[in-house]
Amino acid sequence: MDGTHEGCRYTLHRNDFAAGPLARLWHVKFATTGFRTLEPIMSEVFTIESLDLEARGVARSDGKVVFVEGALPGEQVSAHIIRRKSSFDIARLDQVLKASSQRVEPLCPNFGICGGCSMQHLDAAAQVAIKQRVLEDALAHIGKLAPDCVLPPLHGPAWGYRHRARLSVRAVRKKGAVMVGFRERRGSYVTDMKECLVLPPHVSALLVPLRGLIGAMSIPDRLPQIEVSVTDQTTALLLRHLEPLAADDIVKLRLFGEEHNVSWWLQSKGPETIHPLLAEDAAKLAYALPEFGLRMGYRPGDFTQVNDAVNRSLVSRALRLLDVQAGDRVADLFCGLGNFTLPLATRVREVVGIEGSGTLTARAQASAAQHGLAGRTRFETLNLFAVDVQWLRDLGRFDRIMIDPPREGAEAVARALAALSPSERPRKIVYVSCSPGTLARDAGILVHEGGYRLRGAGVVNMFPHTGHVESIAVFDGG
Ligand SMILES: C[S@@+](CC[C@H](N)C(=O)[O-])C[C@H]1O[C@@H](n2cnc3c(N)ncnc32)[C@H](O)[C@@H]1O
Ligand code: SF4
Repeated sequence: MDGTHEGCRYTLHRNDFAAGPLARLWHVKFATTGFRTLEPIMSEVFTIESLDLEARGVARSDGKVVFVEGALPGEQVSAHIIRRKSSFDIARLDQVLKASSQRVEPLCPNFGICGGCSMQHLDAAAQVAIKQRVLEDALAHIGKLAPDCVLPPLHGPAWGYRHRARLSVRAVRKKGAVMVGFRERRGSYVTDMKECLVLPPHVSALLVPLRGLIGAMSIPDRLPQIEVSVTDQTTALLLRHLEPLAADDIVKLRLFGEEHNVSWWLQSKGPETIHPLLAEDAAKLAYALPEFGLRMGYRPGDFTQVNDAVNRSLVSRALRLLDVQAGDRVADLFCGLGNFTLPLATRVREVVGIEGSGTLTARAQASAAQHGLAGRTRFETLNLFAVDVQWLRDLGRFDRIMIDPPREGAEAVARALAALSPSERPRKIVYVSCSPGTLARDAGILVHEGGYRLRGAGVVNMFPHTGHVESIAVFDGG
């Protein structure tokens, strides 16, 4: 749907309703603005033109942009302003007056309170369409370009997909209550959640037992976080503790681990302090890439892709788009644990994996050796935000380049690639991104300054029901 056009047709000035039944609705709700002062909340009617990435409906009122929480494009809603800024206002939905055909009933009882999901009230296909539109808009407005073709979205399961999650823990001593879950959408409280539909069901079922466990420990208010890592064979829980645990706490953790079939890991300070509670759990954690006959060993706290099923499709698609050939020499930049490096090494002559974290490159190297791929892989630890064309030339010519940076993108890498002469360029570049804005910026550099061609771009539905946009793009070097 073209939001601007739809918006123009539907936009009604709120005063248009002044005399009708939809006249500014004075709600029975009252807001406390001082000790005893009660102010009526004034609802206004808005027509929603589009959706932002926090899944807020975007409307206009007297020329000012208003973000309406809980409203969808094409809807007429009544809402009240909760925050006024100089260039925009934020409003909260009171009533849907004319619903979008894409509105669905959110499945999770915590939706609206929990900050984990923002789009459950929107049909799943429409969520993906919106993300695709965000990607295309970013490429057009920031990168000043359009892909030759829009790649079909990559899908996986819409529920139970979060194989890695950081759960917050909050113990309220006075109330004797413990919350374990995601933070609330507004503010910093932990959601009072007893289930979560995007966590694998067996992890969701641990939320209530975990409350009991934390509450029974000696320092419940010094245990701020539990990081969950799930593989097809094991579930690891990494407990952050700000003070030493008592001997009795260790016993409780062991018993909980046995009863619920989870392995505990502990972290007292920085990432270097992460260790398994039981030594025999040290080597258990590994995710599978069955299409390539690989099991990638890792530890809680390492970067792994959140959605295991989508990651498998993503790796396969990246290799297809790179069109790898047996004799190729390939670079995998921001390689992490070797999620793309090792699959590539099963298909090509040589892969050079480069990454900023020495812990991850060491882990990737060990995985390569374990799979008999050491002879085809080489890893380097390097800050890829500070590289130039000379660095790239010194690495020797690559036939294909894989790039998978963090949110900040890969500007220095893009500039180095753009400065290569046509004969030095890789034939294909595949860029996986978690930020459409930085992808669009880097794509602009590759295309406008480097002469590459953006053959295709599409979304990867890695995080259903959230505003995160993961995407993949493929460039031809000539
Ligand atoms: C989105 S992850 C991708 C990891 C890997 N390709 C995968 O699929 O699991 C981005 C990676 O970039 C690394 N990274 C972040 N900043 C970096 C930098 N300045 N230089 C090099 N690597 C960096 C992170 O450690 C992380 O492993
Ligand atoms: S993250 Fe979990 S608990 Fe929160 S809204 Fe999503 S499904 Fe519900």
